[in-house]
Amino acid sequence: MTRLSDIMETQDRLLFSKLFHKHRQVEVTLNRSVLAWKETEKSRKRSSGISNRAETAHIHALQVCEIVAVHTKDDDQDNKETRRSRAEAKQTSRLHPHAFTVSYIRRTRQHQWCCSEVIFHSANQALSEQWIKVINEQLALLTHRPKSLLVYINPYGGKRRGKRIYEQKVAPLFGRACISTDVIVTERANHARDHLKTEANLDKYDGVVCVGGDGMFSEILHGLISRTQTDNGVDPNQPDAELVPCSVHIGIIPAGSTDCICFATVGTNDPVTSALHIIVGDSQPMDVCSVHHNDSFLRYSVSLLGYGFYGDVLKDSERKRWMGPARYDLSGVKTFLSHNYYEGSISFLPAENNMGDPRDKLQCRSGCSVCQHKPSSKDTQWEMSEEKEMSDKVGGWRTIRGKFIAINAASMSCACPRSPKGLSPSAHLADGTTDLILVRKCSRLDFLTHLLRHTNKEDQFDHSFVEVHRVRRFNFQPQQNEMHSLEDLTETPKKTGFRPICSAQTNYNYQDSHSSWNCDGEILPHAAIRVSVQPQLIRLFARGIEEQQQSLLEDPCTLWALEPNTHYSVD
Ligand SMILES: Nc1ncnc2c1ncn2[C@@H]1O[C@H](COP(=O)(O)OP(=O)(O)OP(=O)(O)O)[C@@H](O)[C@H]1O
Ligand SMILES: CCCCCCCCCCCCC/C=C/[C@@H](O)[C@H](CO)NC(=O)CCCCC
Ligand SMILES: [Ca+2]
Repeated sequence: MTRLSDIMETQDRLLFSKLFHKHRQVEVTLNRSVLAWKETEKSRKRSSGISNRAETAHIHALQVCEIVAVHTKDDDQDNKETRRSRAEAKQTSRLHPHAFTVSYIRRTRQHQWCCSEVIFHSANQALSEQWIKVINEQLALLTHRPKSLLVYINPYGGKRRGKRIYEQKVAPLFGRACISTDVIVTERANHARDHLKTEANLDKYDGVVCVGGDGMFSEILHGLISRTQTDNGVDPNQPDAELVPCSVHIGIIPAGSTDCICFATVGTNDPVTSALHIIVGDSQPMDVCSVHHNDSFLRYSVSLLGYGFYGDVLKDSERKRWMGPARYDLSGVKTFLSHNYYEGSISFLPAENNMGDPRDKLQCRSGCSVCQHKPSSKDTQWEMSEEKEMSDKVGGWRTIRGKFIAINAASMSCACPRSPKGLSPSAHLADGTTDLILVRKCSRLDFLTHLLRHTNKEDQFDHSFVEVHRVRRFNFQPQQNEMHSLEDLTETPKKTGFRPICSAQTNYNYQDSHSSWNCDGEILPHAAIRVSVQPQLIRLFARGIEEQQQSLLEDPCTLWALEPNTHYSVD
């Protein structure tokens, strides 16, 4: 642990100078990890003389890894300052005309970041230039920061604001951080996926940025994974193939309808926050589920695989795309009122006991210890041997048959503005498991209570008709039509809602007895699927949701008041 008061004095300083900040003289120190400053004794005495009040010395400190950029001060900033305190600013600029600006990350509220600036003035041009040079040298040592990005913008996602969001909020920040970009505004669905699969020269880039929603992210995910497997000679059609992790990071600028992947990995859906996570080169590994039907690959999923309720909501909402994000509310109500249930059989391989439990209330947060746990060779051998047996009786596989309103596999919490704690609040981003939630047939009122608990503090799993398992793999088989007896057929319409009951009873067909899988917002063409979690297959420019730090919210820069003989610490 570093003592902050030492930072001003220790020998590991790279630079120390007396400069001017906000018309006061300050001592500024830079070491490898912190840029800190405090008002000089002389200046403090002068200002307390003017205000007739004793002032406390404050140390302001910025972590070097949270500095976005350093530049010579430009005229625009001069104007901002002039508006605030015209006379003082003029005087400072006249006496100390050589100024530089440090842009840095400031935490505002609820995981939101913004880019703030602190300006230092000097009378000495060479000194000001030296500060810029030395800070830039330190930033250059942060080699995980991206220098070149390939950006895909979906102009039609969410409220169709993707292009404007990128141009107005994100591009200026990338420019300030000297990141070069190639921007592609997509012209059709799957444009980004196909470009990544075959054309893009990925050697040129440190990352790919997706401006859009979960559907657009899914395109980028498929393009990158598919390209990586092709380049490494892996056949994705084999359900047991071990996929090769992608080396290129993905950044998400939220501009869709749900944006649950951004929300669950950053804690907020804010384009500026996401841009700053990209700039500092954050890295968050993420699990990916591969979904197969028999021996053919269907799709990848990182958030929700939902059969029954969420499949039906999505299917209905696709016809209402023109409505934008509101389509989910309308289809949600309609599907809820239909109150359908579906029969089927689900078998799954539970995760080992040391992988936590979906109800343990241990939420996945930045630096999560559960996600850092690598399966030991013993765990792996266990899993392999169980896998080969594939039996209901022997080994770890379990099978549950029944009538379900919803079957959901949440590989991450799936938190989003509609449900801030998500479908499975304790699911982990990168633990190699998915939380399988089975909601059995129940009354409308019970199901409504369950749904409402996604939006409040109550436990949505605390119902007799809900069970949840943390699993590494699962298979689903819908009830086969031909297996129904005549008696079953009169029961199987599964429509207890507003569709005419007689038509459901007399025209029993595949559509009525089967739902569809919602795979991260895309409909799968088959109901019978095999799902396998591929641990940490991709990396995002994110760090997981940070625990809130109250002290960081109080001042633009991290700030400590120095009491005599007291040491203050940075963790
Ligand atoms: N130029 C384009 N024209 C039409 N469709 C596109 C284009 N570019 C991408 N798409 C498709 O648009 C679909 C929806 O996009 P996106 O995910 O950005 O927004 P959304 O559906 O509103 O948000 P969310 O997925 O978060 O609910 C994606 O499946 C993507 O394949
Ligand atoms: C009557 C009050 C009921 C309130 C219930 C709120 C429950 C909300 C849970 C939300 C879970 C979202 C899971 C995310 C899924 C995404 O991969 C997918 C693509 O964006 N979105 C949807 O399928 C869109 C799914 C939208 C569902 C409404
Ligand atoms: Ca997971």
